[in-house]
Amino acid sequence: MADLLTDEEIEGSLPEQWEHDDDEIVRIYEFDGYLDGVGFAAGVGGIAQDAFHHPEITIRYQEVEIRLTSHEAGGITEMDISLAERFDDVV
Ligand SMILES: C[C@H](O)[C@H](O)[C@H]1CNC2=NC(N)=NC(=O)C2=N1
Repeated sequence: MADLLTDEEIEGSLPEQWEHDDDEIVRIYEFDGYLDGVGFAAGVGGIAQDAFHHPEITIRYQEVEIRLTSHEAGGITEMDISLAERFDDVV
């Protein structure tokens, strides 16, 4: 099982525009249109399935909220940070 990151490790490795929220990392991506967000969410889903590590995705009008945590480890691991960086490449 992956090791949990300390708060200091999280703060030191969190990509730009991501925030640390308790046992999750979160980012809200903004889009011009609803379907732009839907398309982004589909791309995120494909990356997540390939990695078999799944975020919570909330699609709203003109924004998509992504929350990552490692359920089995009970907190934030390197996998969460790595996926956050990969999701940022989708936009
Ligand atoms: C059995 C377990 O659900 C799987 O190994 C995967 C599925 N997707 C997952 N996604 C996330 N975010 N955390 C996990 O621990 C996780 N585990």
